[in-house]
Amino acid sequence: MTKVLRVSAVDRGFAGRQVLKDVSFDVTAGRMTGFVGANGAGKTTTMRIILGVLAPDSGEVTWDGRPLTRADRQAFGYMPEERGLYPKMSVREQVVYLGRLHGLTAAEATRGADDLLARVGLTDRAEDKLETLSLGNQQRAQVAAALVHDPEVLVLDEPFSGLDPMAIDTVVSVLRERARAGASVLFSSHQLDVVERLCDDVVIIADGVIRAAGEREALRRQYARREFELMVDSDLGWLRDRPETRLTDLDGRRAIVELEPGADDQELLRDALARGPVRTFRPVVPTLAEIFREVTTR
Ligand SMILES: Nc1ncnc2c1ncn2[C@@H]1O[C@H](COP(=O)(O)OP(=O)(O)OP(=O)(O)O)[C@@H](O)[C@H]1O
Repeated sequence: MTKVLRVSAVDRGFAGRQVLKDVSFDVTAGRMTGFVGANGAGKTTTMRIILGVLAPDSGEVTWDGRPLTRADRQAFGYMPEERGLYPKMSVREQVVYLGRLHGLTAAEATRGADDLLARVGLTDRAEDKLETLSLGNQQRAQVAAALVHDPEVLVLDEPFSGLDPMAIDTVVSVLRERARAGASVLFSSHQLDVVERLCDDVVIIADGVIRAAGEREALRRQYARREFELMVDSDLGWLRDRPETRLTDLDGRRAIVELEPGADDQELLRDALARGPVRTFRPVVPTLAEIFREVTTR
């Protein structure tokens, strides 16, 4: 059976203000779960509760069907919001050190560190002190540090913030590889384009409430309107007068139309074909940013 990290009905407040309200979602082994929300929505608080740094007021976090133990949590790979590597240590030293803390032998930790530093493009900086690295390179070192012991569960708070597009791709490929090998990966981000590219599952939080959660593609289908893109060789002005059809966008030979519930999309296609060749006819799938806007503003 696939293992699941499950956040169940978690509530948490600070000084009488509730910041997490009945938060529930799953992080499934072998999948990348993107956790998205605006500043202050509750992502870090949720991750801290998963990691056991904070206790929930009520609710629980389970792993493979049972409450998380301290040993489970110690085996997790994590990247806290406040980061926390040692500025005076060399990059290599600290990744090896963290590997040793997680029970690797010196040889395993060294091999793991060298491997990861190569993957994230830091081999040339391995002997330099962390404090001499740019913020983006420090971030890459953080990723290596979180992964060195090959954890089964990864909890990463904003692992892409401050990374340039090339570095994002590098980190994305390392994380994907871990997920493919069976790890459960939960990462928060406010970069919706990155989450869209990377995640299998999405959890959207706003004001401490989960607004949508599930498989990315299922959410896209769920939030799809009956919108279609149509491209033809001649002017599409006739769409203005077509019944059951609302024009969202018209640019000569290309249009986005929304059909009323029950209206037949194939009939629209036939109408278009009757007027000449049709070059494109496809449903418009909402982007994660559109879904995010819809669920967080309602
Ligand atoms: N220790 C604390 N004491 C009081 N309030 C807190 C504490 N930690 C978090 N909060 C509040 O809880 C809310 C959620 O914060 P949290 O850091 O979880 O959000 P976030 O989604 O991670 O935001 P960001 O993207 O800005 O990091 C915020 O309103 C924050 O001010």
